[in-house]
Amino acid sequence: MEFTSDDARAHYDAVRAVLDGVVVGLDFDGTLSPVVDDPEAARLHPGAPGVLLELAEVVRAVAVITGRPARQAIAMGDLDALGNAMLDRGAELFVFGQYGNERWSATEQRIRSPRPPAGLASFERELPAVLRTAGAADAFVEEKGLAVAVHTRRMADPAEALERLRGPVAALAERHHLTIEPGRNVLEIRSGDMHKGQAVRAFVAEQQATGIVFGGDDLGDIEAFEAVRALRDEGLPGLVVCSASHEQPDLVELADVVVDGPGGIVELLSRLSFPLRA
Ligand SMILES: O=P(O)(O)OC[C@H]1O[C@H](O[C@H]2O[C@H](CO)[C@@H](O)[C@H](O)[C@H]2O)[C@H](O)[C@@H](O)[C@@H]1O
Repeated sequence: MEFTSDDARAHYDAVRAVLDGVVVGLDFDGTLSPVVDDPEAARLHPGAPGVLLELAEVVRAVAVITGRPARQAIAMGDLDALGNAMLDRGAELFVFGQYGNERWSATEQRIRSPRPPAGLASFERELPAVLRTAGAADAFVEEKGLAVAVHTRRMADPAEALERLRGPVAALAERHHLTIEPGRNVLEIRSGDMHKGQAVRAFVAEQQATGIVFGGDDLGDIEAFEAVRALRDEGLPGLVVCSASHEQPDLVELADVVVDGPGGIVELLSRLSFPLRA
């Protein structure tokens, strides 16, 4: 793990000094789960369950804050069982799905979700024709209930296909008053009403947290990074962690700590909690 500045190390120390009241927010894909070609094949890094259990002994609460539907993240990460085990160790596990639009906790065991945004059904109906016209009929379309993700990772040239699709998909999204969120070989189309920054702020407020750690890897995490930095300006100890990849280098300059993908996240979380557990 690498601190990006002397201030960054001070932020790490400030968070550790108040760890029992700290909340930890973690993105799923690319942060807790290594990126794979098939979105349905994603699973937690093998070290993640163990380190989250360790963390549960020393922090107030942990949230998986993801673009995935909550139901899917819970199933892929076996978060139901993990949440129960974390409760036994003293910390609540939350899942804020679809960029904070959905909410699940280990205590409540149910997902609260809004209705799909107006315009999404029409967008989905018109999308295949737009993909065909753009020569990308083989893009993988993931229907998420509150959003749609168009994936290019399994196409011949994923980066080129993403650029080719960006304009036409954005135009269709705009016609239906939806927002487009680019990510790692993906374009997500959803309502612009919510983002991970709002989810982070709500999490901190409801838990009356004494500090916040957030880890993410992609453009959809930027608002969460910004929220942690803004909260810090307001006096709350905070640490921004980038799960770095060659696919998305832009987040490094916004982070305090840069780690090497999900394996690095596991290592950082273990270090964060270790002397206190001991
Ligand atoms: O907020 P996140 O937890 O990072 O979720 C963002 C999107 O991640 C998923 O796509 C990404 O991961 C896939 C599996 O590793 C990968 O194949 C794809 O290229 C990535 O973009 C997921 O499919 C989306 O629904 C999430 O919103």
